Amino acid sequence: MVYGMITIALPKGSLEAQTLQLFKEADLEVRRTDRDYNPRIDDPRIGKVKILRPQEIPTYVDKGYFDLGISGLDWITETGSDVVEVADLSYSKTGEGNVKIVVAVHRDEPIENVTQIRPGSRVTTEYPGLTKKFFEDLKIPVQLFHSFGASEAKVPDLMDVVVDLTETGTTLRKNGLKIIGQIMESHTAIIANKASWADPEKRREIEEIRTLLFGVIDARHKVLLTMNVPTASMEKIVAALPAMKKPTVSRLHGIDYYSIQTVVPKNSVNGLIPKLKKCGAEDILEIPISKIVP
Ligand SMILES: Nc1ncnc2c1ncn2[C@@H]1O[C@H](COP(=O)(O)OP(=O)(O)OP(=O)(O)O)[C@@H](O)[C@H]1O
Ligand SMILES: O=P(O)(O)OC[C@H]1O[C@H](OP(=O)(O)OP(=O)(O)O)[C@H](O)[C@@H]1O
Ligand SMILES: [Mg+2]
Repeated sequence: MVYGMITIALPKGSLEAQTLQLFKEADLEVRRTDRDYNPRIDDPRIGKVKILRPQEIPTYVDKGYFDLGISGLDWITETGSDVVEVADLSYSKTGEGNVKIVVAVHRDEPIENVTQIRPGSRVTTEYPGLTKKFFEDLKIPVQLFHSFGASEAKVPDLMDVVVDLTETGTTLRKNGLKIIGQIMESHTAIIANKASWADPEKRREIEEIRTLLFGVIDARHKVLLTMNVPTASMEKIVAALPAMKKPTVSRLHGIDYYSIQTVVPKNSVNGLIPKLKKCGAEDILEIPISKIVP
């Protein structure tokens, strides 16, 4: 099979650790030494790999410098990049799920929502595009100040309002700020250049890489359980198993036992194992799963 050698831009910073871990678990390990921004992935489908700031990745993918990139929806929107969102990945800096781009002021401000922001207020943000449009839509003229980080530190003594990303809310809270509005939710995304996505060979490779990454994400919350069960206990055991999919059952040779294996949610397994034991299951094995591809 002829491969098109996909080029990929991976994010430095908040998304870096989770992204590199995901690729490693997908057997697409990003091989790099510290400070090396040109790593490699030993897979025949993948060519050039670069580590870049996520703020820049959507633009480079849009312009065709890379076939694929991983960044946040906030930076895809802020840069107005015209890319294909190949998949929504479920991780952020410290965990899973979405992050929010919010509007915040000091907690002592007598303001409870964005419509009460005074005209001419000084607004600090890493997202000038999103923020400008937000206040234009509100018809509140404000003074925009581009921030290069630590935005929450600037309110109230340097700035009146901050527009910034929040995941856990810790930074806002520790700096005495309160949220009075939300501009958007953001999630981590795999994005593709439109021409690459339209190219049949590159499309196939992109979808194969997506399948491998999702195989890991889907497997993270599940485990494989196997056990030996006396025939007399079969119905009780099968009734105790989650109905996700019918378990695989095979007869053991020479004794009146069955072997059962099934995939169960990881967060249920510590409650399930004692229950299965009580129903007569023996030799219960809990086996981690690397990938699940439905
Ligand atoms: N907790 C988080 N903080 C910041 N960005 C996050 C977080 N979780 C996910 N992201 C996503 O990561 C991208 C921001 O990456 P970036 O590395 O610039 O964040 P950062 O925290 O400012 O990084 P750094 O710590 O290097 O300043 C955005 O697309 C954002 O949606
Ligand atoms: O809601 P939280 O879980 O507190 O996370 C959100 C904070 O984390 C990031 O800051 P970062 O640590 O990157 O510092 P920076 O603002 O200087 O980039 C982001 O810019 C927010 O400030
Ligand atoms: Mg930052």
